[in-house]
Amino acid sequence: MALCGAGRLLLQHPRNALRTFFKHNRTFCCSNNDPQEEQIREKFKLFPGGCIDLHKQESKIALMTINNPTRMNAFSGSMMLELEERVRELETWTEGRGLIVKGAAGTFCSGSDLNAVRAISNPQDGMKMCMFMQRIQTRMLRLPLISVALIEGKALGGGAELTTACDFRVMTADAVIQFVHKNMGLVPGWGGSARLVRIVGRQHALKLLAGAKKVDPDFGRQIGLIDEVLSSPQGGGNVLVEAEQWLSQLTKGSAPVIRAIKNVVISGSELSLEQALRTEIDIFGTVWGGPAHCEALAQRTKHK
Ligand SMILES: CC[C@@H](C(=O)O)C(=O)SCCNC(=O)CCNC(=O)[C@H](O)C(C)(C)COP(=O)(O)OP(=O)(O)OC[C@H]1O[C@@H](n2cnc3c(N)ncnc32)[C@H](O)[C@@H]1OP(=O)(O)O
Repeated sequence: MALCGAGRLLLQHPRNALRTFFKHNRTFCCSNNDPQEEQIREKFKLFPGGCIDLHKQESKIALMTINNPTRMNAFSGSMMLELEERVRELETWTEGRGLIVKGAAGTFCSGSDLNAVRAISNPQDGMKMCMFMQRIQTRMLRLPLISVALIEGKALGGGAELTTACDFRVMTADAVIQFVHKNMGLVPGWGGSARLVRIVGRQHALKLLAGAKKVDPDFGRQIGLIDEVLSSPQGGGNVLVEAEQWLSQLTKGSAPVIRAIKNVVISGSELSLEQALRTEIDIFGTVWGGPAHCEALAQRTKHK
């Protein structure tokens, strides 16, 4: 088999491609010994309240719940620290296939806890909080899991940004996503600006940000921000069941293959063509001849 330049390069230096990809990744892996990060972590601890629950289910779909209902699931300082811990847990969950991110008590998330925000409104602390949350949400989007934000009620400000840190978004008929940052004299800082442009394109992103426009399910579908509108009502017991059924269409089959698919899509969307091609071959090499491949070859596979 004649190998293209990239393939030949890869065979000569097989780990360069993955090293390239994960080096690219590492810029966002939290640097625990960064004094700046330690400082903001200590400050976050001054603002307790709520929690980030994580349930790794038998189905290998994890359920992450933003849980601070008395504050419409706003992120307290301690919840920002817990989000980091949960993402780290998911990064090492090797048999995982999917992730659903939802809010408690029938609403998604109303962004930062404004009480905490008022106390860290100086530029230095604001930047550190922003960098911290941006890094965590970038790592979340890069998890080798297929992720979906289940949006009920309100997803406002940083909560709207959090929806874009998932691969997909599904919402109940009465839910609203709103990037309220402009009304706060801000721009999104948790990575929501960069991700929104890549999801809906430049002009729709401008409308949502400069207009602080409320996104209902119909408009969300129209601009490609929303992937499914659930028939179950907000707070209804079936909302989660429906979201899991929706996600299961993408997470059936071999976990290593699903994780490899997510990884090739990440590298294809984030790296240069040359690097992405090298990474693709390297990831291909992790599933070629693997259990799922051998099982498929042993059967007369007919694709429906
Ligand atoms: C990078 C972005 C990031 C940042 O800049 O750090 C941000 O996200 S800034 C925050 C952006 N979010 C908001 O501005 C949302 C503010 N909240 C609301 O607009 C409304 O509360 C609501 C979410 C639309 C819900 O309204 P409603 O149904 O009328 O309920 P209440 O307003 O009575 O809220 C119930 C309860 O929850 C408290 N709450 C709600 N959101 C927050 C929040 N972000 N921070 C702290 N507390 C919040 C609200 O104060 C009520 O508490 P009590 O008054 O004690 O009952």
